[in-house]
Amino acid sequence: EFGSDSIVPVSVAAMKEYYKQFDPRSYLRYNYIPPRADFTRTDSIVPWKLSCLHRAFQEGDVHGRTLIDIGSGPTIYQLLSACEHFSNIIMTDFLEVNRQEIRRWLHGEPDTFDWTAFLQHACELEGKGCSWPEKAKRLRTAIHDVIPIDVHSPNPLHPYSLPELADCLVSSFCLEAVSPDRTSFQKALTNLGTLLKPNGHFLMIGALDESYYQVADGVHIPVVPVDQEFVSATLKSCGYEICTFQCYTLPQDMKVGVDDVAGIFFVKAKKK
Ligand SMILES: Nc1ncnc2c1ncn2[C@@H]1O[C@@H](CSCCNC[C@@H]2Cc3ccc([N+](=O)[O-])cc3CN2)[C@@H](O)[C@H]1O
Repeated sequence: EFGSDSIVPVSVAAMKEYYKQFDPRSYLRYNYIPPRADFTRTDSIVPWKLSCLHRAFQEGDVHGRTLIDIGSGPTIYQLLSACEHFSNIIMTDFLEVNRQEIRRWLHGEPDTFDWTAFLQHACELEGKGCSWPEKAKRLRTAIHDVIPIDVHSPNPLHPYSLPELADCLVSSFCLEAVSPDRTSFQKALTNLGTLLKPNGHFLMIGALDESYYQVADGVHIPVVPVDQEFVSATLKSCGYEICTFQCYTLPQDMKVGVDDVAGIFFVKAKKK
């Protein structure tokens, strides 16, 4: 007997049905304002994520021309460090509403989400005295495309054909939130591997032990709970070596009722 709010996804098709209810503005409101995005707190989630990404690129071994952001959603923060090291960034998402949200920000349209504090924080991390408008301009210049993706397809970007494989993949909170089970998570990771050059890097951020999240008022999407052991083992079984694996445990006041996330992981992996 399942609890009233437990959700039992049965297939990839069922997950795609759930995503028809995804509301970008609600999603941004739930996850990208304080306390989860509070730059005055060292224990807030977004500053932790931005510092992981900053460090990953600062090590100097992640570089090249093409970077693909997998399942971008309606957010751009995940590329604030990447845009200093890659000139050809391709953003992707399953939903047109999310691709549209990103395009509106890229075109500087009014009434888009305010990423200023995120841009300012990234400039502070880099310590090169750049201003947030300069950072925004650099990010907009590096993002060359916003295209559809389905990680459950053996050819995830079909019908778009990549002129060259990516030197780096970035993905934030996608695989665990779009896969009905762990087998499907692993298969999606295998599909994504076809987009990445050998010796290319995969920088993944994800939720630990999450079983659902809210995408609009009263609409919950199921998530396959994953932990460090499963994510590491799956990356290794897909031909990656783990360079870095970092975990963040949510303080009680970061649990704001929009999901049951226990922690966040950041993994930097290299494709053999
Ligand atoms: N088949 C598919 N292939 C590729 N992308 C797909 C597919 N289906 C849906 N998508 C696309 O992937 C989705 C990515 S957003 C998924 C949200 N993940 C869970 C959410 C995130 C989050 C954020 C921040 C924090 N925090 O603590 O700060 C916690 C959490 C935990 N809850 C969405 O853009 C959808 O449009």
